[in-house]
Amino acid sequence: MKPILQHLVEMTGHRDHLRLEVSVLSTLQKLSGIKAVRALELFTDKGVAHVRPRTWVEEGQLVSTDSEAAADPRRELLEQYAELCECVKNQGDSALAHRPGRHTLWLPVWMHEKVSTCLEVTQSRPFSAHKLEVIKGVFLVYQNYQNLLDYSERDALTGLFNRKTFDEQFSRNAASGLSSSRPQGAEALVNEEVTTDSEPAQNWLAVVDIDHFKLVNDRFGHLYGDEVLILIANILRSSFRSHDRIFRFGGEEFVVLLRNITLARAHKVFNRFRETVQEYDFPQVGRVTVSLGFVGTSRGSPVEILGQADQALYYAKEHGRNQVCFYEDLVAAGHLATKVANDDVELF
Ligand SMILES: Nc1nc2c(ncn2[C@@H]2O[C@H](COP(=O)(O)OP(=O)(O)OP(=O)(O)O)[C@@H](O)[C@H]2O)c(=O)[nH]1
Repeated sequence: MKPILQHLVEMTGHRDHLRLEVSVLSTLQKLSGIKAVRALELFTDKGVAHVRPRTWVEEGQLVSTDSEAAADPRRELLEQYAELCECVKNQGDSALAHRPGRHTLWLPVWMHEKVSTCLEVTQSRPFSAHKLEVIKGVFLVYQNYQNLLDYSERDALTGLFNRKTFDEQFSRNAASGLSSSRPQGAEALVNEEVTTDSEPAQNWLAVVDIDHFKLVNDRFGHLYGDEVLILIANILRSSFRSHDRIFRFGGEEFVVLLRNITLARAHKVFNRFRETVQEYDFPQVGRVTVSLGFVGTSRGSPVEILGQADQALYYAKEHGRNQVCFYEDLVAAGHLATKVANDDVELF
């Protein structure tokens, strides 16, 4: 076995949450006497706390899923994990369960007083004090590193993912034909997207821009402008599912990556978000609206996809604002010309 320090070095070499998760589990799995390791995802569905395995060992290999948690058939109620449930309620840092021949340790990963991930380590004998100390040491390095990674990926004002994260995730995933961050190399990833509609589901990229935001700053000052940005970020967070991705792209511009839904639903979801903003009473400022342009992500390079969503957004801006425009509709109607790809342009 490699010295534990070597594992820690490898673990902290990752710049991706899921790979880091796989790496910490692989480190823990190699400790003597460990029977099983898993990373559990904790989430609420209709107000009820659930848990589902996100990374686990299958035929000796660590595999992960990035499917939507709420639709995962492996999901269970958190209350079925009595000790873990109690620990989460008390914001505890670990929980132990002893069953005949099966001793389980849970280590919730706390971030900003919230927990969405928990490591689970199982062995047949009770954990010795020394073993617990080693596991918790590895876990703390992992948790600190997860927090650092998270901090570097986010925009300080809104807490959304920043432009750098978009560039890294979107260009990488588009290059590999995939749609979200996932580990590569020896570890496999189980992809279990399902759709019940007859129309094919796919991924969509939208660029969202606040209308006349300069006026908000000019009339009410930058502090109120900042508050509008924070509140719109909150509306964005509550308008999309947990496995969609939202980025603050620049000043008053946001990007949404909507995963695995039909065109009709994408229209619906984007318009619902636009209407929520339109109806929101922003303190002091009153009413604010947003424009949105979107396009499918299955064709074209990241630069082209982003450019097309931008073209649709600017069409929305030039034709009345406070609306959602779909790039392909605009092209089909002759409102936009498709741009010839310019491979020399490198935005990422
Ligand atoms: N308060 C605040 N304002 C910002 C921030 N980043 C960019 N802005 C402002 O956002 C405004 C963007 O204005 P414009 O690009 O002219 O567009 P607009 O007024 O929104 O008009 P349209 O997009 O055409 O509807 C500028 O006034 C920027 O100063 C920020 O972090 N906080």
